[in-house]
Amino acid sequence: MTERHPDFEQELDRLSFTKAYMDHLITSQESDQEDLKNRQEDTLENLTFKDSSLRYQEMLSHANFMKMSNDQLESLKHLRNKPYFARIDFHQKEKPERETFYIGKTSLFDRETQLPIILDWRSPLANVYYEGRLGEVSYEALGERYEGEVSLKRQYQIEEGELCDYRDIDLTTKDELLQDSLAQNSENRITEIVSTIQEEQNQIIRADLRKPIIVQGAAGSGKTTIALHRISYFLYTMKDIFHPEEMLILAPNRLFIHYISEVLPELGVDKARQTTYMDFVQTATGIDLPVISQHEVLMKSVEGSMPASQLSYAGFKGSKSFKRILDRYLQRLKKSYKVDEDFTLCGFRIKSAKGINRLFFEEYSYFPYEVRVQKIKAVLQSELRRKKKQILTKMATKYDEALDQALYGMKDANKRKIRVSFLITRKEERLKEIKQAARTAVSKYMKQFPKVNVLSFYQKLFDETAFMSLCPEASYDVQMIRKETKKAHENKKLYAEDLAPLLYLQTFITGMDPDYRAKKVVIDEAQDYSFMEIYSLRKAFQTDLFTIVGDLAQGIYHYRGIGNWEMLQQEIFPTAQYLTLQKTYRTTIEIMNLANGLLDRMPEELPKAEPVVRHGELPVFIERSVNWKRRLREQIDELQNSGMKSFAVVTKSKQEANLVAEQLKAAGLHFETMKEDQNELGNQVILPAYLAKGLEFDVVFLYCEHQPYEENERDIKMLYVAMTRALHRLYMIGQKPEDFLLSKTENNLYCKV
Ligand SMILES: Nc1ncnc2c1ncn2[C@@H]1O[C@H](COP(=O)(O)OP(=O)(O)OP(=O)(O)O)[C@@H](O)[C@H]1O
Repeated sequence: MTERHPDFEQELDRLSFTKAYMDHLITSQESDQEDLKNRQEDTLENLTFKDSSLRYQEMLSHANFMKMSNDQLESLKHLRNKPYFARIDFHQKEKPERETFYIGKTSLFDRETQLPIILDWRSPLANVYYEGRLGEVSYEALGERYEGEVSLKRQYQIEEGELCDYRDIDLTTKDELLQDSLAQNSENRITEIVSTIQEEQNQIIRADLRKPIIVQGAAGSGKTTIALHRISYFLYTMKDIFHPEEMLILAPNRLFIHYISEVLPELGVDKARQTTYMDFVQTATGIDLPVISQHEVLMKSVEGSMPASQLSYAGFKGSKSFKRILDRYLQRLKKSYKVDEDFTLCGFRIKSAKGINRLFFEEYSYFPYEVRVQKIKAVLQSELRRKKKQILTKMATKYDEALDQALYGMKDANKRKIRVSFLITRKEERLKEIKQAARTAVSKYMKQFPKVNVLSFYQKLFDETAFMSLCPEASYDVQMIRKETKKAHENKKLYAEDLAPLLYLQTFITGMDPDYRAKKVVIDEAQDYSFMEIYSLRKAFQTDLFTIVGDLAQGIYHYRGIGNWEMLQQEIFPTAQYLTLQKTYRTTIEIMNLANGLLDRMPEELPKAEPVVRHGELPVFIERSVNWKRRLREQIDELQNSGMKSFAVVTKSKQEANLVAEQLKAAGLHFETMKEDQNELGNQVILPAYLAKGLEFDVVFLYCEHQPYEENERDIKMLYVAMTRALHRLYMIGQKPEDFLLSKTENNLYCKV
């Protein structure tokens, strides 16, 4: 403890002052709220049905204000438990003396002096805390550069509003602080990193917000955490332009969304939309056919119930080659919007076909086809309205002139009478005719434009004639893909790989409903996305503001996912900044050494994780002998006694997960089997490796019974994912070490019990 530190009393005073100030704010906010509530009740009482909408508006704005201050109040109360986590002493060059700034999760200003009591961690000056060392520093704010000297960086441990400890950061203690945080169990991890964000991570959070970034980060290097902090930083910095609802976070599954949802309110980004690619496309396109997910396909391939060739089918539909076919198909559709006939009204030309085509193919070329059609319709309607009057006047004048001629030019009274009456009747008929035709002219004309339903348009692509005419060079495999897809469509099913093309076609044909548009997109586990999936998102949102994070070593959907980041940079985001995270914060050196060994088995070189210095126990191999369940129970008891909270049994397949679930249940061990759409993550769970992606547990038990890991890309990566989920301990339960690809060379990397 630091009780004897010379600044201790001063620090206690500072904390008391901050809390007292917060208490004062809380009390005054509460009384403001009471006032507002009373005013609201008064308004409501005196409201009658005769009241103007102004009174209702007044009520509404009271309600909104109450909600706002209620949110502020809650956040203030929450903040009071830990008002700040760090301090910097900074002497800015132009200023006469050194200033002290306390850094917390949100800022707090003295209402009278407007001076900061707490500085937000996302503020420009707080960057100095994360970046560089003590001494000369500089930072930028609102385009200005400030220079100065940092003489102190101090970190606080405050719990329930009480100061427990603090330490000054220099080169040696920086790691100590991080290690303290990493040694904690999984319960407190992800939410509390704001005080220990590392320099390489800070660079990603604060990388140019106007550019896309692609981050290759090793397992446990903080990709998810950092991506979320980047959104928080983005919203803070651009709060006047962007709103949380305009952010889209794409996660691998619902379980993962639940897992990250805890951290979002802390970062002020809970209103950002969080979904999976599959859910997003289904909602945005309104297509609700059942989808055969990539996870299902992976499991079938693991369980051996699907020929390996089918995996390559999925790869094709996610590829650039398939995009070319779609582009040709769209070109064909686009051509079908060309009109040959002029738009006329009773023989009068309102707009020429050439003019209409010019609108569609040139002037409106930035809009989706259907939007162009609607715009053309509006133009025709207004042209018609305008020209109808002229036509009616012209027509009336023509008949009036003829009448004049008849009246004054015809000498024979009888003939004149007949002619005049004919002209009057004809005039009326013609005018009526024109008025009637005008009512339906536009809608009749519009009928010649194609009516396109995105889903059926896509499905028709797989008709043999259509497909072969677009892709005459199709190989045998590609033809098989066509047949396979057609079969699924006939059975009213879609493959996951059909979703990106559907979104892509929708973008060109109807465009995206504004309700689903996003201005900034975060993609986690991006290595599992196909080219088409990312490309379709980029096209649909028409924005470059993407934060893409992933790890190629965890690309378990190798048959469809991105094989390298350069391709993404070259083909989709040419302005993207590429950054890497190599250090892993999740797991121990011992576990990481074993996991990294797996990557040596891969033919290509994969980025390895460098563990930050944190030692733990060697991973343990437990032979699945008669009494393994008893040993497991004893092990769990022991681990729980030593403070471990979350346990996961991770298997290679779903089948194996169900199998071990039954065995554990029979043995009286309570583990819950996790499903893809589950919203809760318990403390003792069983799940296949693909579902464990992105998650972490204090203790991981890898389990193999019928499906040992094999020496191939898919299995090596799955095993790597499974191993790197452990924060503190890793156990492998199987028949023999080889089930986990452990050969003699790895003997020193694990132990047997
Ligand atoms: N700077 C940090 N200080 C403290 N803890 C950190 C820091 N960075 C990351 N961590 C912790 O490391 C763990 C891994 O982080 P995260 O899940 O974001 O990594 P990831 O790269 O997305 O992992 P993976 O790809 O394996 O799913 C989390 O428990 C997180 O809280």
